[in-house]
Amino acid sequence: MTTAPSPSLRPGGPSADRSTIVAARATELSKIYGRGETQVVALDRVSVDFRQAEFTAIMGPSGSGKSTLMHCVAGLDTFSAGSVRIGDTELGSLKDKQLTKLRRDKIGFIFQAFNLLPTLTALENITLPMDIAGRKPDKQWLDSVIRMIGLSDRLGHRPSQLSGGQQQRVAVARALASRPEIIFGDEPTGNLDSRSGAEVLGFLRNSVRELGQTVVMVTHDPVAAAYADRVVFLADGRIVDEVYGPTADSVLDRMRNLPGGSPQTPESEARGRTS
Ligand SMILES: Nc1ncnc2c1ncn2[C@@H]1O[C@H](COP(=O)(O)OP(=O)(O)OP(=O)(O)O)[C@@H](O)[C@H]1O
Repeated sequence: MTTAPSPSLRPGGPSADRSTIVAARATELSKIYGRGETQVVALDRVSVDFRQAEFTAIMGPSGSGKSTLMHCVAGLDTFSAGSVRIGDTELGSLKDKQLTKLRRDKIGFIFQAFNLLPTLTALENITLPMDIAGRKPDKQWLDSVIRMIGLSDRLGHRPSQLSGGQQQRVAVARALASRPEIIFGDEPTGNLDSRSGAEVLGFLRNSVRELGQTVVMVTHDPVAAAYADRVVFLADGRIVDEVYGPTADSVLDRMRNLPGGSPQTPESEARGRTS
């Protein structure tokens, strides 16, 4: 499990100032797989806002629809009904090419696998998406991102010369570099040991606090979720709960009371694999 955030850095809870600008919004979003007897309702009329400069964690039992929600809101998957907005743009109205451009220009992704190119240096990996898009990075912004990831002395190293946590920090910097409207992370610390996980989560949180970035992260880990400003809980394809200023304990408590279940901690997952 990831190392807990230090209490002094925790967000202020329900009374803390929150942005009212919506970076992404799902309205009555449904996603149905298959039909007839094999039909699965993965999302059932989900409405949720992700506000600018807020760090949201999405949690819920296995199969509750977390990845589906993230993929639909991030324009990586189609939906069956409802609508999704990134900034002012309705995704449903976009053609494939426009959707690809929107993903490239407005959205950053961080996955469990770091997906860095082994032959490029850390810095080249960070600027690669913009190089491909033919865009020049905003130098001041890039400098702030690089200063924040704390890898200034390793920018010329290749991924194999960096630890797992450092590689994932490079991947986070790559997602941040183009200053996207919103960053989505799918279990971004799932492959890291607790110390490296804490480094990456601390860095993500700083990007929200110091740079005003918007971050949405799917996680199974209550300690990772405690780095967020807010946790949204899914069960059976619906949003069933929400908590601001989470702690690992408050998240665990809520998870225990969800339909379908207790959270998957690394320990319980390991038990599942071996039983
Ligand atoms: N391509 C697909 N075809 C059919 N059913 C699918 C497909 N993808 C997901 N599902 C189903 O949709 C539901 C939601 O899946 P989803 O992967 O979003 O859940 P999750 O909460 O992310 O799960 P986990 O925590 O195990 O990753 C599940 O019942 C799943 O089996």
